[in-house]
Amino acid sequence: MNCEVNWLHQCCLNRNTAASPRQLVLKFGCSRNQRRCNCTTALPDPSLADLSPCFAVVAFHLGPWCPLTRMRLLSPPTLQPLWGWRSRSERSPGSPHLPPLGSASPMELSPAVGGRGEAGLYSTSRHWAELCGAGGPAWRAALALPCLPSSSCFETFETFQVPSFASEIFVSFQFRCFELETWLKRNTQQNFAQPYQISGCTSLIPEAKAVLDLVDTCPKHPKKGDFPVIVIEGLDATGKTTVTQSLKESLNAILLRSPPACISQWRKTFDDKPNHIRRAFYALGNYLVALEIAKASIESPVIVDRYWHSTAAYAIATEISGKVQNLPPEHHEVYQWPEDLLKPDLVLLLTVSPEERIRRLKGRGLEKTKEETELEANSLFREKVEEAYKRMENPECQEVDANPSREEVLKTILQLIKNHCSS
Ligand SMILES: Nc1ncnc2c1ncn2[C@@H]1O[C@H](COP(=O)(O)OP(=O)(O)OP(=O)(O)O)[C@@H](O)[C@H]1O
Ligand SMILES: Nc1ccn([C@@H]2O[C@H](COP(=O)(O)O)[C@@H](O)[C@H]2O)c(=O)n1
Repeated sequence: MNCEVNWLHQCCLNRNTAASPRQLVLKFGCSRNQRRCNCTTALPDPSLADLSPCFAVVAFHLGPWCPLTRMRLLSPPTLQPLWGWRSRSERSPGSPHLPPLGSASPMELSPAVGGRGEAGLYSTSRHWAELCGAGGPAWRAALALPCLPSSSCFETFETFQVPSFASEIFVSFQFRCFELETWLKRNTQQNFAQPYQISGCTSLIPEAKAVLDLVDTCPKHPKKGDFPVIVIEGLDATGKTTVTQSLKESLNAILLRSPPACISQWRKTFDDKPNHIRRAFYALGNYLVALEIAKASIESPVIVDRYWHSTAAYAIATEISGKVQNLPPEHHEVYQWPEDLLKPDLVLLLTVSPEERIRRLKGRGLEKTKEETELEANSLFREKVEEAYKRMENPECQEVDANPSREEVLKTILQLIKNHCSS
């Protein structure tokens, strides 16, 4: 199937942003299998086993080699102190960088409570691995579990006791700590060298089939025509729509956007899915818009509103928790353009000051998406997206100061296009 390339890139992003390749497998295998295999028997509400976008944080009391004895879900206002772990004896024998219970900063918590649950689960699983590695008599730990965002699931969990569920989840966590990859391969026949494929979730997300049917019709490596292809990138409200429209008129160009119109009807559906599925959808959108670019660039210049750099920059910023410094180093594989995706001639990154961006967001007055709300609230996330954009390579993003007036920004961009594409 043609779309496998997409999942390879999807996987590549995850693999490279993870601390080690083994942890990629851990995250990919576990977050899916965990929900479906380990949690279905345990969770009273079967829909909790579905691919749901948010995670709840649960507290565990357990011995190092015995099943869980008790599990309690805390309601959202009390989630904050749970991030981290401590020994029952209140000693802290593990890694010093793990925050003790009660000292988590809101930033570290945001992956777990802010809807970016995949990241929450992943970083917690790393904490867990270190915790088990540290050994010791008895431990209390915090862990993110998939959950529905409705309040009813919190109530359902409040009194939930774990005996039947305990050994299973405990076993899986021990494997996580030690040889999870090997164990999963042996016991589930899963080949983790294979990328995650959206076809695996068509029964859960019927729209996935329609998307895949479209991809099946794609030629594999579409070639660009002779006219220049210019991509406009940037955070929301930096002026992409405004400037792409003006460029279209000034250059008599064809204006395209990623994801393309042919899949935009499913965008809302995938926006509500967990990050890795949502991202897969956008990755796919880039390959579909590449076909449109190939055709259009035979006839006239092409302007593209967002393309691969958007998918990669947002994905990297979502996967990496904490500071901007935690991003993979410059020239890392995650910042490279996918080999099999049609390359544009020029990528321009619009940047505006945070104050100007907020002014524009307010002026625009549209309903905000979940991600836009996150971007507005979380300046660190915004910084990470922008920094990831700036680290992209081959083609790199050329930064454009988009703070000035519409006319001035357009003039600057036209000049850049002239300089870059006139040869
Ligand atoms: N140079 C500019 N100066 C002042 N206002 C601007 C400028 N460019 C765009 N705007 C205004 O800012 C708002 C956001 O612009 P626009 O919709 O073009 O951004 P965008 O990057 O396409 O956003 P999104 O990614 O969320 O679709 C709009 O109200 C637009 O009219
Ligand atoms: N090629 C793309 C395009 C978009 N995204 C994701 O969608 C978000 C918002 O896009 P807007 O068109 O509404 O500005 C964006 O923040 C990305 O998360 C993407 O991943 N790849």
